[in-house]
Amino acid sequence: MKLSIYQMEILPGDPQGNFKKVSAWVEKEVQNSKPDLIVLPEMWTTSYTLEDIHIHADENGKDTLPFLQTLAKTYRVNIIGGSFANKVNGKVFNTAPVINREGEVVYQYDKVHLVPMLNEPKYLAGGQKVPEIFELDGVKMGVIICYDLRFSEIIRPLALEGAEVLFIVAEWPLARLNHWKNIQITRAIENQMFVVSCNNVGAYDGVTFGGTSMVVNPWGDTLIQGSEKAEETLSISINVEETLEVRKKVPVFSSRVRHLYKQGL
Ligand SMILES: NC(=O)CCC(=O)C(=O)O
Repeated sequence: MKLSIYQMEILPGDPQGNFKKVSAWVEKEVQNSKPDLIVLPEMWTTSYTLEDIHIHADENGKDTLPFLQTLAKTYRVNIIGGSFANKVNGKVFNTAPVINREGEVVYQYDKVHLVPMLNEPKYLAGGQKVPEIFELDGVKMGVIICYDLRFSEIIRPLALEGAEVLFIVAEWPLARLNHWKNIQITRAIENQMFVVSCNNVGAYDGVTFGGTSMVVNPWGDTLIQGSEKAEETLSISINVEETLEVRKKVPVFSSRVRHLYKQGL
C-alpha cells in the first residue's frame, strides 16, 4: 500500500485557500507517486483559529466532504481526510472523515479527547463515541486525532478488533515533540500495528507546530520521518502483512490474561 502524507502549513482561518492548496498538492502527488492512500493533518481547513471557529466551521461538512469526495473519485485514491471544524446543531466538532476511492464517506470520527493546552474544551464539543475500525482496500484501520494518541485505552480495542494500521492526524506543538515521537513508537510496538501520522508545520497564536510526521512499522522501527519545520510530502510503501509476522514472532495477543484485567478489556 503506497501512502502519501501531506505535512502541510495550514493557512489560518482560510478554508478556501486551504482547499486550493490541498487540491494542487493531490494533483501533483498523484502524478508523482500514484498513492493508494493520502493523509491530511488535523483541522487543515482552518488551523486553530478557535476564537472565530463558529465563523469558519463547515456546517455539517457541506463544503469539506464533497471537496474530498470529488478528489477521491477523480484520482481513484483513498483519503484519510485529516480533520475539520464541523458545525452540527450549533456545536463545533473536530471531525475526521475517511473517504474511499469511489468517493464514499466510509467513516467519520469526532475527536473525543479535547486538548486543554490548546483551549479546545472552551470552543469545541467532544465526540461521544470512541474510534471504530473501518476498511480501505480490504485492510482494517483506525484513525485518531492528535491528543487522542495519549489515551491507549481507545487504541487497544482497535488492535483487538484487527486494525493493522493506525492513522494519527495532528496539529502537535513543537514544545512536546519528544512525547509525539515516543508515544507513536510505543503504540506501534504495544499494538503490533503500523502507525502513520500527519502533523502540520508553521505557527499560530504563539504556538509552533512540530512537523515530524512519521511512519512506524509494527516492530517499532521508524521508516520515514518529516522535518520539524518544512512543508513536505512523505511518500512510502508499506506491507501490511508485516503486522501478522510480528504478531507471530511475539504473540502478545494470545498471551493476554483477560480474566485478570480491569474493564473487561
Ligand atoms: N492538537 C492536539 O490535540 C495537540 C495535542 C497536544 O498538544 C499534546 O497532546 O501535547
